[in-house]
Amino acid sequence: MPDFKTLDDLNDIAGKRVLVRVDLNVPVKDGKVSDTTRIERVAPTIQELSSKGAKVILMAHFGRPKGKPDPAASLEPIAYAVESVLDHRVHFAKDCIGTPTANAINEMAGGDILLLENTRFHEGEEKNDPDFAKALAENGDVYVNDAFSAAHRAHASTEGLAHLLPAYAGRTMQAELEALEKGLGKPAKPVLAIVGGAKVSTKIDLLMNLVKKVDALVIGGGMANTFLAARGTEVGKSLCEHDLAQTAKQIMIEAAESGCALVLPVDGVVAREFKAGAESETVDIESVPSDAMILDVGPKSVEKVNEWLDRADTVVWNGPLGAFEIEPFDAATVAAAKHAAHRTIEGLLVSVAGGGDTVAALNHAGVAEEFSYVSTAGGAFLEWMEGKKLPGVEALSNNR
Ligand SMILES: Nc1ncnc2c1ncn2[C@@H]1O[C@H](COP(=O)(O)OP(=O)(O)O)[C@@H](O)[C@H]1O
Ligand SMILES: O=C(OP(=O)(O)O)[C@H](O)COP(=O)(O)O
Repeated sequence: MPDFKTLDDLNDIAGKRVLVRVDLNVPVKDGKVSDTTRIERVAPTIQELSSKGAKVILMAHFGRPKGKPDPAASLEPIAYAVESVLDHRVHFAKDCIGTPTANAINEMAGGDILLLENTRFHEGEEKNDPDFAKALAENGDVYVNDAFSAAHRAHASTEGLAHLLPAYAGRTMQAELEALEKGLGKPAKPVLAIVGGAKVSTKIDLLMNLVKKVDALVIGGGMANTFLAARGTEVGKSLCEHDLAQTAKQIMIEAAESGCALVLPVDGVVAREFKAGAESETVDIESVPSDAMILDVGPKSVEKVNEWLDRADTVVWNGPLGAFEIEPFDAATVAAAKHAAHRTIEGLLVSVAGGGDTVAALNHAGVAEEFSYVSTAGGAFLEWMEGKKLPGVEALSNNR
């Protein structure tokens, strides 16, 4: 376990300004938070600090607004969901730095909770700019990082701040690392990884190391399309990062050299539109029409995934196999999740899954409770699995 200070080391905080980094990058459907797991997981830290009389100032990001304000990425609607989970008033500040925000903080009473607007509305956040980190630090006496799922980002609010203020790990940060160490510190082999989802460019690189650590890697979701295209399969209008073809090819070579079976879809569910009720059909993966999108892996592919789940003793899963938010493109994710859950209940599989949307997908399938462990983190959890040091965790450890 990393050697960092926790809330147990944080005393006499009544009236103190505690800057708490949380991950509120939650799934939203039709303007409403559709899965509150990440909020529920950070609630204990917020409640503990508030009940001890601290002024609790929440910092978070939402989406990828590219360093400038974007109303579509505002955290204001999320504040209501946080309020509802905590059953405690949550105030909102329209910027994460600046004089109006400092004034709002000065007016807080001990125990109050204030959520600051998206830190990624400032370029300095993702650049980990020292001046921006300093501006954030001016609003606090103490820093608590409870955003394990963003700990793989060396950003001002996840890394920089830990060097400027006395820094502590929140309860979720602590619990996630303990649970992952317990469940996956020495994973029972064979180990199967399932990686899907849509964050292709930010996750593809980590597959290079992951194939050296696992016995088989199933690639589904949007991630699969980049691999399919790289080997020359027509993917039509599917989500696909053609400029990453070389990386995908390299990963396929690395997998073969490491003895890791790389499992790609053999069929897909395709549609011309991504909306509820859109006409869809199942096709062989080599017959995707040029004007269609692959929005889920097909039933034959699910059979293959389930066969691999039957062979595995441990599965680690990040990223849904399809665009599960809209039926029928949830079918493969739901079927594989149910199969993994069933084998877990039978005591035949250790199943660890993570990621904001992955957790939502498991909840949608009704099996999140049956998995051995469900992490709030996707990319961070996979990077931890790779054996990488997470900047957000490292910075806390260096603050000891
Ligand atoms: N074939 C696909 N085409 C487009 N989007 C997809 C496809 N498969 C999965 N997705 C999308 O991937 C998203 C989740 O990806 P990602 O953010 O990487 O997962 P997580 O949040 O669990 O880490 C979901 O919104 C889902 O709709
Ligand atoms: O949702 C997140 O990661 P995840 O999709 O890997 O679970 C985190 O909030 C990090 O977001 P980012 O990948 O935009 O840096």
